[in-house]
Amino acid sequence: MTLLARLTASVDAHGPLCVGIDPHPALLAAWGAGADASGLERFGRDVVAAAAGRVGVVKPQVALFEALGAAGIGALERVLADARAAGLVVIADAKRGDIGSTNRGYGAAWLSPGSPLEADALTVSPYLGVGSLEGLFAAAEAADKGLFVLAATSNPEAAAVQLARLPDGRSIARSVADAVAERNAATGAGHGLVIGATVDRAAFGLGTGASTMDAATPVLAPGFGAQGARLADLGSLFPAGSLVLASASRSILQAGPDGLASAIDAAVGELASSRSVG
Ligand SMILES: O=C(O)c1cc(=O)[nH]c(=O)n1[C@@H]1O[C@H](COP(=O)(O)O)[C@@H](O)[C@H]1O
Repeated sequence: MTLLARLTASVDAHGPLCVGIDPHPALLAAWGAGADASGLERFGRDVVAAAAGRVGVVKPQVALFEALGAAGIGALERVLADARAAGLVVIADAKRGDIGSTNRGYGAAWLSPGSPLEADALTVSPYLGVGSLEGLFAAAEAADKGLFVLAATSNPEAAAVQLARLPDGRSIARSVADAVAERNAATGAGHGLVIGATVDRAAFGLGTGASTMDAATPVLAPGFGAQGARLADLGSLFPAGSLVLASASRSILQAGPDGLASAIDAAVGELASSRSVG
């Protein structure tokens, strides 16, 4: 099954919530989990266990595992194995992107079937040029996986680069979105875009009616909760008919291991009411 089909089925079954797995040191302390690899592993595996059956998609934040070196990566491998076994769609949030020959290494690590770090999708940065991602696009397509390409990110500093204009008048963000839509049209793949929920999409040329805001190009939308966007506003933030994954990490994880399942249920409920009124 293609990633697009899996995401569509997952959103139909569970709604659009993507639960972030971000083991920040402060959260580990609040959970009573150690700041070492076994604490990260416990945290990540508890989140997967609570997410399974409640949502369809999880997004481990690779940086926070990488912080511990090899031991942290080992913990991440076991979290990924749990998530795969639970049938969750896993977006590895590693924001990779380098020159083409180097990207092949990233593709082998994150998108090759059987790799210990295998995920269903990978976040990537196109700011070495979308063309530099060719090997990653190809690796994903060969395995029915996908890339989520940063277009308009949720952080305020992003505008300086992503709102800059090309000679043809398009924003850089818009040109990235167009390149991904062209790739999907040419290959039938379902690569996605990262568009922050905090972003004024119209300013980036990514407003309602844009060709990329349809169900063929999934959108990963972080920025809910801790960064200020409200899950209840999903229906007004993104057009009906778009395939948007509403991603939240700290706002859910702060519920702690005992409150996690109800926090996920509450977030799923908020999104459901948002879509029904949106
Ligand atoms: O690719 C991402 O997921 C991402 C893109 C973006 O534009 N903004 C953004 O916050 N993220 C990630 O989404 C998560 C947001 O975490 P919370 O703010 O705690 O919900 C972090 O793991 C970020 O690295």
